[in-house]
Amino acid sequence: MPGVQPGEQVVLEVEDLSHSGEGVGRWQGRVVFVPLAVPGDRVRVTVVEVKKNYLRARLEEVIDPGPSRCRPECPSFGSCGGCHIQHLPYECQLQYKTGRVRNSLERIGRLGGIRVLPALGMNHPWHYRNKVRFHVMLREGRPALGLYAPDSHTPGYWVGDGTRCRILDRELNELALIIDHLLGQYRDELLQGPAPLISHVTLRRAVATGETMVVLAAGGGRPRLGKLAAELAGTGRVTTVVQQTAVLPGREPDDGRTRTLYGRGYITDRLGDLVFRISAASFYQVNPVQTRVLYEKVGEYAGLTGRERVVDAYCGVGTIALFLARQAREVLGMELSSRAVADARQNARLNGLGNASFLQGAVEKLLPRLFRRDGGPDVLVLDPPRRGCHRSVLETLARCPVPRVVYVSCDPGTLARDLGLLAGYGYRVVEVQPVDMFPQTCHVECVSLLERPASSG
Ligand SMILES: C[S@@+](CC[C@H](N)C(=O)[O-])C[C@H]1O[C@@H](n2cnc3c(N)ncnc32)[C@H](O)[C@@H]1O
Repeated sequence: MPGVQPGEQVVLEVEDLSHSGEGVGRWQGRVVFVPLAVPGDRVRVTVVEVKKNYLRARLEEVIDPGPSRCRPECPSFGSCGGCHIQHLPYECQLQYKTGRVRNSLERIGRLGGIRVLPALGMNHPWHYRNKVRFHVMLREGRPALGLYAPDSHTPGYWVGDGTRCRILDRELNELALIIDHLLGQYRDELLQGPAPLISHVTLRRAVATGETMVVLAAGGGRPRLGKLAAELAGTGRVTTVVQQTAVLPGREPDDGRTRTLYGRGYITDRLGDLVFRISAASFYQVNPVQTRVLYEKVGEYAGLTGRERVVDAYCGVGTIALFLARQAREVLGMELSSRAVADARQNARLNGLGNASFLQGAVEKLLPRLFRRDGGPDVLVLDPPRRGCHRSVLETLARCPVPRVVYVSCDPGTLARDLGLLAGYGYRVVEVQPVDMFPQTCHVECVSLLERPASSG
């Protein structure tokens, strides 16, 4: 654009919110992304990045606030990267998420006119998270717990400052303070040269039972970590402490790369009348209240009568599989993580559900094999990670039609891509239900029902 340079200040009206929760305005015909702005705001911004088709800008002043702007609950909002839309009232957050899902289906999946139901929200959208992963960073020469600032690898929130995270479970907030204090107390032992020995600390709480897990990510230093684990055990607040020895940024601890420092190495939670063992390396939904809502919707869409054969692909510790097993003839779970599969098998035993079994491996390998050997299921549940299904999984479903598919997704973009492909293979997208598993953030979970008429494709 002629003239516009980083550092220049402009005034604009914010019209929309982007998929990552940034305000979207226009200036001289070009889109401008403004973090922390909301629709209806008239703002003064500084341009920080100039691209061919858009600009990025920093909010300097809200000249006239939009009608939907509200005061964020947390004093760290804006500097901490954990929440994105605390400055929007919860009703508006839900509307935004419903719109975001519809928009992704239309734009990415080319699926116009799909029935997208209003997002199902929480009565109390605070302190819902049963899990947090803190970075251990140096602060005044000692290791300290914190979270990154938005879009950066620099600290945006320090546990030690005493601000309780508004979306984290209250007990985990208190435990985080204790651990931060211990990191300071053992500062010399917990440094490895100039860097912290521990790179991350993950806290997980089984909210129904109160059992709590601490995962310390550190390549080595077992005796020193053992001492820390003993201190944590002494607080009476911790059920188990696990060391994660291989640190993969942004990933769950890897199978085989964890060792137990204290306790049994897992925690046990209850969802409804089912119990679940969860190991450090296993995926588990982070919002227990909304997990019930999500799984009930999965059950409704599965429409089971007791005669069906169900496959739960990407099954984690077998939660959906076991919820459905009570209404199905048999359920088969498929999961890559061997720890999660071990948990799932144990969970089937714990709940006395002998009609559920589990296979370890990649869905893209296991599903075609199942179709070849035993034929397809009556109902298939897909709940892949954020990146969505491997293309070959969808191609398998093109060749081997399944009458009813329930697709659970935490990313509207990859969901839209995959539903678009399935629609091209003859599946009908009946309905999409967004569920707000992540209030105050831009993230949204969806459950979708697809049907494959026998004559189609
Ligand atoms: C979003 S989680 C869903 C877990 C479960 N349905 C639940 O509600 O707790 C996705 C799961 O897929 C697993 N996974 C990732 N890639 C996979 C693959 N290619 N094949 C099988 N499982 C995979 C992950 O380990 C994780 O447990």
